Amino acid sequence: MADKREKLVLVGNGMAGIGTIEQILKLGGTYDITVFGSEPHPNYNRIMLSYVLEGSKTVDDIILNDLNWYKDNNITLHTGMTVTHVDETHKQVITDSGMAVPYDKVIIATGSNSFILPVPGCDKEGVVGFRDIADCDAMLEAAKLYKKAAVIGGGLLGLEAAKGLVNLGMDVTVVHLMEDLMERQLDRNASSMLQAELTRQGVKFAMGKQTVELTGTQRVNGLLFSDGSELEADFVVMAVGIKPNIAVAKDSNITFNRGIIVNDYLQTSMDNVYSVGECTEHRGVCYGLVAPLFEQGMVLAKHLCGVDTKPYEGSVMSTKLKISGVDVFSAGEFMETSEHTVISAKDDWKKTYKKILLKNNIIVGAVLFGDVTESASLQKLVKQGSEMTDEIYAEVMGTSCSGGEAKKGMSVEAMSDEEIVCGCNGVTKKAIVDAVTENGFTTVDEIKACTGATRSCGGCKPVVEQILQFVLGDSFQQGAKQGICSCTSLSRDEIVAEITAKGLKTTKEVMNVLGWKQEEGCSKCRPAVNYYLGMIYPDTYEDEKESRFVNERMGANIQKDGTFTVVPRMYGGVTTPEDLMKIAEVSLKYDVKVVKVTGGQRLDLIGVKKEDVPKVWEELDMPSGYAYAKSLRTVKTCVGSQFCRFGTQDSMGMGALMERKYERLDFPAKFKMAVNGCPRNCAESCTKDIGIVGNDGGWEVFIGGNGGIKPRIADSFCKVKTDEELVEVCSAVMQYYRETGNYLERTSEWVERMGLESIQTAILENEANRKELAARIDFALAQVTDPWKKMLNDKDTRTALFEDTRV
Ligand SMILES: Cc1cc2nc3c(=O)[nH]c(=O)nc-3n(C[C@H](O)[C@H](O)[C@H](O)COP(=O)(O)OP(=O)(O)OC[C@H]3O[C@@H](n4cnc5c(N)ncnc54)[C@H](O)[C@@H]3O)c2cc1C
Ligand SMILES: NC(=O)c1ccc[n+]([C@@H]2O[C@H](COP(=O)([O-])OP(=O)(O)OC[C@H]3O[C@@H](n4cnc5c(N)ncnc54)[C@H](O)[C@@H]3O)[C@@H](O)[C@H]2O)c1
Ligand code: SF4
Ligand code: FES
Repeated sequence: MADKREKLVLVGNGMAGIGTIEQILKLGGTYDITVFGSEPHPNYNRIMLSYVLEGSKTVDDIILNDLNWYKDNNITLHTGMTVTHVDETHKQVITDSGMAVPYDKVIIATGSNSFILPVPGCDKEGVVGFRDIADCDAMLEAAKLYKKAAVIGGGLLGLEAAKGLVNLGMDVTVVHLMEDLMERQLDRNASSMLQAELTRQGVKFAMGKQTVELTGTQRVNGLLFSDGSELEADFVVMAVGIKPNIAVAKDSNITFNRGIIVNDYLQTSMDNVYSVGECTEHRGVCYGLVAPLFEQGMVLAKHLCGVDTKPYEGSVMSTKLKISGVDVFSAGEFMETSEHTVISAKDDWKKTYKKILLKNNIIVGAVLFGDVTESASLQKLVKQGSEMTDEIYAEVMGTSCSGGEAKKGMSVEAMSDEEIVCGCNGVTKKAIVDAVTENGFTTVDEIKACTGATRSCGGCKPVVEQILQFVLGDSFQQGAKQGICSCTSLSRDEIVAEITAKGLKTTKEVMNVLGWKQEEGCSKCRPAVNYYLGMIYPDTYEDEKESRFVNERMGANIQKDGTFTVVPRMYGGVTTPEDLMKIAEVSLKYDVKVVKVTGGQRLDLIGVKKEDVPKVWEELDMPSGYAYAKSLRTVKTCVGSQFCRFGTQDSMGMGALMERKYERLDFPAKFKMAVNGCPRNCAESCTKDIGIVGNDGGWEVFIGGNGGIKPRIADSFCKVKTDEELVEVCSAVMQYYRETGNYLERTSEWVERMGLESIQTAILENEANRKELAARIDFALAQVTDPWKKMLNDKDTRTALFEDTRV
């Protein structure tokens, strides 16, 4: 029987288009849907590219609808295919490959392109925009090869790109045309506070500069400015705004201006052709943020499903910069004129700034810097066009003493069901209320897992909490503890306490007895519970390999081409000519692609074929360096008193001793150490979990350092006189971290959470406790064995993991 369903073709596989399709599916729309996307990926969260660049998310993490979603919903998806035009006469959508697909309705959601400044040299190698996964990959690759980056444009995108590149180790200068950063969202006060904070975080600025040329031969090597000055740069990111992508409209004879012109029901000038998203111009406005796009999508979905809907009347824009440690928020109007009444508070000591603009006593805009706790409330007030009252003033300016009574006009009760709470993910109040009432969810994490709200910038978290409070009443505790994942509402401390109190012995038992919502747990809780059990029962717990991350299961790091790395131990960074010869011979025999000296002073044999990994270990006959494990990685040492004329302590000897003593034991996260012979600190103790620095009278111990994505300089913990005292203090710190650290929490975060002083009190001021901790780690260390020795003698595991090429 012929399919009677109407044919709906979506041009553009981005957040606005797929957001609309999701709404249509929710409303029970019965279209036969075909989607075209120029990019080779399924729909992903473009917003989160800033986090991919920063390193805190992977491309897989940001996929919103995987290929199964399209299949499950009977949607035909054509990725890597660009639509050229809509043929109204034959009612067909035509692609660049010549495909013609019939339609009854079309949605054009082609988004924007990066605006590339048309200056000489803009097409040189090393010049990119920042818009999609391909751009992000180019930036990640460039950071490995080049050092000096220039980001042109000091708007939201430019600043997020700049911070991402700084995190990747580049020397980054933001080149901005105006005197104030983010001048489209912030006033001068907030801009200058923002610039000061970003400067502190390592970003450089060239303000008031107009780029007239990008210099270099084939590859860019610098920027020339209109005032004649220059800036050296071997990589340039253009972040000077976006251009709505109107190519399809242009070639189909659909009316456009800056964007594709639509009416209040998102209809274009061509019958049955609609447009949503950044490519659209509505009442003269083209939007560049996701919240308005979801609002448009909601109206269009209802219209296409024949559901009664209010027209789309435009959106109030609000923004939040997604850079950790920089809290900036802006909503609605932000520059005062003679028409505004201004409420403001600036605190130069706390480095906070708050400004609220009123027009005829209506709240029309707000800017926050440093403390954005009121951002969600202010966003709501601006959006609703609320009148300022004494109560609202007291609440948002922090002078309220009425215990929350004041929040009248700000209550979530007043929100309509269809109002979008999470602009980044298009989640309505109703979706959150349903998740609470239908699924029994009670925490923000559960709401996040179920609806996606709070998943991106996090700005909506306070409103989600208010909704939880509104629906759950007394049973919701503000700031209530969050479970370690959405499988449980138990915190790490509660799980550890229950394991001990109830004598639970396996992950399965923990999950059964403690009432996990998902019987098998998830990839977040399984490795965590496996670690806690091993920490509590070091002598009897049978490690559950299947609960570990893949690299730990394999005992080797898998690389992007499917090969592995082999990293033998070099205790304290010291090796011998004999070991080097062995490494050379094995590397040649097994065709190792690269032998790399690592930052941890050892050799990384990169590119070993999977089936060769056990043979390489067998022939090296060296202990594994645990480069893949949540365990002690390396102890970096300087030359020290054995050879260095400044050395006061034997750093190489102490480093080797430490590495031999603590190797192979599980920690909550990877653990790095350094030992220096004198305060010149050549082995960089300040960025290690434990850094040790020799001095004339003994040693100084530093803890909580980190040189990775979130760098932190280690805190001075104590000074000791003898080697024995040093070992005892290090043992106690490590065991205390093992016993109190959250799984995957580095010591840099642990020290911040626990407080340096409380760790000092527990270890330095309580000798009995220190000695007990040291004894407990010694007991745990006595149980560890060499996993590779075991693996090589276990033929079945070896074959299953490495030698069965079908795996
Ligand atoms: C790094 C970054 C961070 C951001 N952060 C935030 C943020 O924190 N908050 C916020 O609100 N917004 C943010 N944005 C903006 C936000 O991502 C966009 O507003 C949103 O993604 C636009 O959605 P869209 O679907 O309209 O367009 P797009 O996401 O651009 O999707 C359009 C898709 O259509 C495809 N396409 C184009 N032409 C054709 C054609 N002819 N045929 C087939 N396919 C075609 C494109 O390849 C693209 O995949 C950010 C943007 C970037 C780049
Ligand atoms: N956190 C967020 O909400 C977020 C993050 C990233 C991107 N985005 C969105 O992505 C889009 C693109 O962001 P954007 O920052 O490129 O756009 P933008 O238009 O907001 O900012 C561009 C900036 O570049 C500056 N500029 C223009 N010409 C210049 C020149 N010749 N030299 C130096 N500076 C110049 C402008 O003064 C402006 O501040 C926007 O719609 C933005 O809202 C949002
Ligand atoms: S830290 Fe001191 S002892 Fe060690 S190599 Fe440097 S100068 Fe020499
Ligand atoms: S508004 Fe950004 S995550 Fe919800």
